[in-house]
Amino acid sequence: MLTKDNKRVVIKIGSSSLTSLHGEISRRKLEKLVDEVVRLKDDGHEVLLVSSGAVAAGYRKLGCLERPTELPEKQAAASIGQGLLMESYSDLFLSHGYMGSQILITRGDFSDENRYNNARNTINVLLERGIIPIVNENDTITVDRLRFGDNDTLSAKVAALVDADQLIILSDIDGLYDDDPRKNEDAQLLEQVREITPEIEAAAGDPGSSVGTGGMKSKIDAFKIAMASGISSFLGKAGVDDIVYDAVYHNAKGTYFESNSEQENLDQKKQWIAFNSGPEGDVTIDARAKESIVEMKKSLLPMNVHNVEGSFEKGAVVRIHDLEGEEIGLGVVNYSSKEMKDMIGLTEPELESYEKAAIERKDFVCHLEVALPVGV
Ligand SMILES: Nc1ncnc2c1ncn2[C@@H]1O[C@H](COP(=O)(O)OP(=O)(O)O)[C@@H](O)[C@H]1O
Ligand SMILES: N[C@@H](CCC(=O)OP(=O)(O)O)C(=O)O
Repeated sequence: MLTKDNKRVVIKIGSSSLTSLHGEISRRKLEKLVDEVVRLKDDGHEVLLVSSGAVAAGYRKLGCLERPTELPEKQAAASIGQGLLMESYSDLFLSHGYMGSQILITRGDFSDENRYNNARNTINVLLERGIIPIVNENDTITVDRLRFGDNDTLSAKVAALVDADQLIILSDIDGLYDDDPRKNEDAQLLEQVREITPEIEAAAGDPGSSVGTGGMKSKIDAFKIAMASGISSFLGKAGVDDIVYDAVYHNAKGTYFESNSEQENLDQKKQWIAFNSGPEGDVTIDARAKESIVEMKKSLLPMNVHNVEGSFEKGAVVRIHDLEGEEIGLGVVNYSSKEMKDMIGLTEPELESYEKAAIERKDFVCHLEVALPVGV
């Protein structure tokens, strides 16, 4: 059981921070990370690692001279590298008296609400029993269009899943700068970020190394997810002495992202709708319905459904648009697409058989209330 001084911390470490220049896993870098995790565990914190490095650790053993770009080769490399990575983590944690466990996740595991809840229950058991779950994307079997693709957003989704207190992302740079430091040598480190502004988004560039995949853009998406879920985050440079340990105690150099306390944090159900569900259709509503659902926080009634596109069942998540086509949010439908198409244009007496709202307000996430990263 956590005391009030102990935190549940999710730490994400990228490929470039775990491997040597030749792309092999660097035992020294792993040892350094493990030592810090062990200190946090000794202090009573719960720690979950999201570790990249499977492809980077495996591609040379597959016989490739450079990190492969074709999906089947990347997947084959991950199949070799993931095992090596876990072996090293397990040995190192065991030598300190701690147990690591492997969790491989695909996007499909999170878009299905039952599997999402199941993952939470499993990880909670591990954390509560003192184990250190080590999460990576299940690279070997995931087809391209169903991939998270980068572990930055995966780490934020995992942090939200387990209701973490802090997300620490380690990279090859010592924090977020107000401009891409590779292009602007006068770029300044931002020590505290309370809101991801359009300027911050514009300043975030692609990956800095040949082994990384996410770049600063995917890290910004990750911090948005964490902020909307009420989780504080930190971005700092992997390998700096005590960086992880100090970040937990707010003593490390880097960028701290604090969630906006005035903004309502998404509950678990809304987090799933917003970040994981994968919308299956589109519903258009008129101006009065928009005012009612967005400003008056009412449910969407069957009489306000203007148009329906796609094929979905009751319980699916859909995008909701206004008459101008602007997406205003995401919501869970109480009817199938066929039933919703049938209700369009019916009079009030004819709609009486539809007793439930089309979308309950509690199952609606409004883009005005939470700035959602697009398409993650
Ligand atoms: N605004 C920015 N602030 C900091 N780094 C940035 C920014 N824009 C682009 N970058 C680049 O993003 C890189 C970090 O992303 P990435 O290479 O994916 O790291 P990792 O492999 O650690 O996940 C940095 O090395 C830096 O060159
Ligand atoms: N899942 C992949 C890593 C994907 C990824 O996001 O890598 P990185 O940009 O280094 O954090 C792997 O283990 O190789």
